[in-house]
Amino acid sequence: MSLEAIKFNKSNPANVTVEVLDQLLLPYTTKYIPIHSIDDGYRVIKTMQVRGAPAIAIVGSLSVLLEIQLLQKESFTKSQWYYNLSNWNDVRSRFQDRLAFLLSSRPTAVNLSNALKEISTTLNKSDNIKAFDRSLFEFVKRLINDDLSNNKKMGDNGAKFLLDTLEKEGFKDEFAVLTICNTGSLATSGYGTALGVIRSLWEDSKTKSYPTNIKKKAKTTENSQSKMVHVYPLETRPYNQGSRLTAYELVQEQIPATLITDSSVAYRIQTSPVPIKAAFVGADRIVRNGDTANKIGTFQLAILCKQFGIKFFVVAPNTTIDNITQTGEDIIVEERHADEFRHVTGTAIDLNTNKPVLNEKEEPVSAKVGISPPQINVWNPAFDITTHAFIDGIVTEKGVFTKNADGEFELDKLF
Ligand SMILES: CSC[C@H]1O[C@H](OP(=O)(O)O)[C@H](O)[C@@H]1O
Repeated sequence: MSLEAIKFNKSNPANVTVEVLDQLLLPYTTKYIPIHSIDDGYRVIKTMQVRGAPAIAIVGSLSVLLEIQLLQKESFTKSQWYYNLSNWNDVRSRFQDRLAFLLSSRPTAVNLSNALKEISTTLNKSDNIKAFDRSLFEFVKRLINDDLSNNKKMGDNGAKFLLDTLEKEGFKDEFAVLTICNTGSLATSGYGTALGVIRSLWEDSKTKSYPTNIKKKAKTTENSQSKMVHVYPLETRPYNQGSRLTAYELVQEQIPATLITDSSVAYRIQTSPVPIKAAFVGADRIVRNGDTANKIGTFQLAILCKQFGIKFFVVAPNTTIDNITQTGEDIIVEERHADEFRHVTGTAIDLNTNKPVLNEKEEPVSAKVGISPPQINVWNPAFDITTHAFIDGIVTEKGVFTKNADGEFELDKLF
């Protein structure tokens, strides 16, 4: 089982517990943080201890469930003053404010907004706190289960679509793929979106026994089918989801990969020992015409793919669809704090041994290093917008959507 970003213990539906993996400490430290309320949910999402559009929606929804269960514990209610528990309508009104607060944690990823809209509707329909608790428990359970099953479907849909496309083109060799940011088990309930496709491609490759030789120009013309033999994850500055998280998942599962800098993509495409045939990226928001908000760096990756004739796929479940917004021009792009760019946060490495510096408990020590003058202005958008002209396919659990003869996506089945 790949790494769990979220541990949800639902053995007692009336008293669930939630822990989330602190992704700021990966890859050297595996530490889980307990979540007890909406405040905790907001904090771990805002600080990006938990990140990834689907994971954000799941943790946000779980934090609402935890808060409603707190309001049924005398140990908590005897000291809280925010909710007037003698008046359900008042509780509901306060809860709507709390949902709006939670939504403000990260505005671009639509998954959280979609989930909180459903929770708000459930809240309005609930006659009392226990009814809301029960409905919310079922919603969150479904959200997690659907995310996991959808990721496996997307993985297989995307892998099959690429392999079939390559076969139609008569390509029967080994190939590599590119990916940016982290879209794996650390960004979802498991398996991942774009990284899920890569997992499915790797599972397919393992069924094809002909020799894999990445060092030399692959000689596999006698083979019946192409196979993915290597992954190039981009480090994904400035938060380094690629180098810290995706590389971690790939190493854990022994999927052959070479980490590359964001600035080396064109040169890597030009010099890769095996041809790079596709890029798979995640999404934080896909709008009606297919324009997609995703991690900063995605748009330029798409431009490079078009330049080199490499297929560019966005991989996302229906929970990432924004069926209201028409084009990418209307997507709000979150800007992160300048110091997240001026500083690099990681694990301290001993200059003599090249191993992690350990504290008195033998735990790796986190560290932050400055890499620019404190006074320099910084522009630090968390996302960019890839216009649909640069997207060859949108991989979903319902199949792979491609553009019509007019170069337009028809995504109505997803709305
Ligand atoms: C399946 S994760 C989708 C999306 O979320 C990531 O952003 P962040 O790490 O800032 O939460 C990245 O854009 C992924 O592609």
